Amino acid sequence: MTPTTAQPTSETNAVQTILSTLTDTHNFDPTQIKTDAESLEHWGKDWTKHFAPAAAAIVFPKTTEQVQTIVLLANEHNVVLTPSGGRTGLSAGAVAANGEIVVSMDKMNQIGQFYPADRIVEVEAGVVTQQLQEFAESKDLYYPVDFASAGSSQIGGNIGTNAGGIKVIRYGMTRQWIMGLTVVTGKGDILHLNRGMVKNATGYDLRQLFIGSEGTLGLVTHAQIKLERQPQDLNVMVLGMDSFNDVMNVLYAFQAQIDLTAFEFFDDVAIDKLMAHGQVQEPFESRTKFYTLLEFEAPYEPIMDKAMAIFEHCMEQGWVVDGVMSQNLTQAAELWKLREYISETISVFTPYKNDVSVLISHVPTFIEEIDHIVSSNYPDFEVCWFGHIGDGNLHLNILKPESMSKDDFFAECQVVNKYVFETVQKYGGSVSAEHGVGMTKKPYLHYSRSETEINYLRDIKKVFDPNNIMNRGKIFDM
Ligand SMILES: O=C(O)CC[C@@H](O)C(=O)O
Ligand SMILES: [Zn+2]
Repeated sequence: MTPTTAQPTSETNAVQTILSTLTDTHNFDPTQIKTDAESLEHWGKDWTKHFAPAAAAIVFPKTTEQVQTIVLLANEHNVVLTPSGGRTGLSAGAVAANGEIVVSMDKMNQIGQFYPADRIVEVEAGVVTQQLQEFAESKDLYYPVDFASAGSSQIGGNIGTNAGGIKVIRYGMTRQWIMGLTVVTGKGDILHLNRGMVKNATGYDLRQLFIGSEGTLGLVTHAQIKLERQPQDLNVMVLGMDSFNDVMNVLYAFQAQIDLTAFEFFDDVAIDKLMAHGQVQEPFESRTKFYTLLEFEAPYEPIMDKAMAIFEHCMEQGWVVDGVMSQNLTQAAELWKLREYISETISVFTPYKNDVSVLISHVPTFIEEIDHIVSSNYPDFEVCWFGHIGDGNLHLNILKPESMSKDDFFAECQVVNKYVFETVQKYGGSVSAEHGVGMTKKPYLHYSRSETEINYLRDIKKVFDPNNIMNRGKIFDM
């Protein structure tokens, strides 16, 4: 645990000057600034458990112009800003650990104009993912980026991390759905990027730079989001297998013939913890080593016939030991809980998290090597595997033994990181597939990005944020 650092007086003074300028000169009302201990703790951190929050203040702008005012003052007084959305991130991208002013988008949560012919809706950055999903539904449309934290994550944060989730295999990451952005750069300029257009061949697309930049270039205040037609007649299957190779065989078999909307996997440790938690039902009478959850649209009889034929083929081959299929949407939702509840269920074990990806073609050998590293280095730790295997994205969670201190546990896990990330590097993979870099993966960025490439990233940051006031210390150090 990083200790809370006391603020040097000059920094404290600078923060105080900014706060009083916001109220005295720029009409920020009392609800727009918080400095009480409880708020500093609440808005100063995300779901990451490694760092202690130490924010200096929280501000809640209501407009893009107010965000601009905050950024200009932060530049003038050399105070660092930490952008804050729903704070559901797992890489400490939204943790204010060094006396930063947190800029929360909680008061910019309105859904704006809807353009039916374009299937685009304008939203403020603080709109919650589920709020957007429900809006889309009210227009008989669909916002397909989905994950367990959709009830609290905000669109601005999703954009900052290019969030993925459980439907990427079919619909891609957040990037695919962002048609335009309004941003305030670290310099304090307001930019309207792409403005919703499908076709716009006018040079560099700066919108793409802001997506996934974790608030290090500026703050996103508005976004134009594309919506999709609603999926029809979704069916969910949960299948049990005894080996990882069988998981892959089943993926190839289904993908060859059916457009899957999800292909997720988890292991027996995950099932064990889920059952102990008691919120979901055991899918089969006997446990298997691995489970996959796959989902597909079947609006026509022949698709369902095809799915059943593939399932039977997988059983005949001995790849699948047991299986269950939803008969209606309620059952489908119940089956989804088996996958969606894992992260929260295991959070009580203070897991050490990895979120890695490689090409799907490399997954079988990659996982074999990682499994070897993990079982030889962590003989006494419980290891839980799950993830978006259809995207080549694996979540590897090492669970802390109850008797061990958090510091000792994380220190021990960090020793093994080297071997895990060397393997990721060997396969040309990513040390952070969908959770971002933040502070937790910053020391390991060079396993996925060359030093030359990181220097280009630094140069880009200098253009947008010359004084390094935007989310300083996240992704890389300057
Ligand atoms: O907790 C994790 O490691 C992953 C969280 C999330 O990305 C998921 O896929 O459930
Ligand atoms: Zn995930």
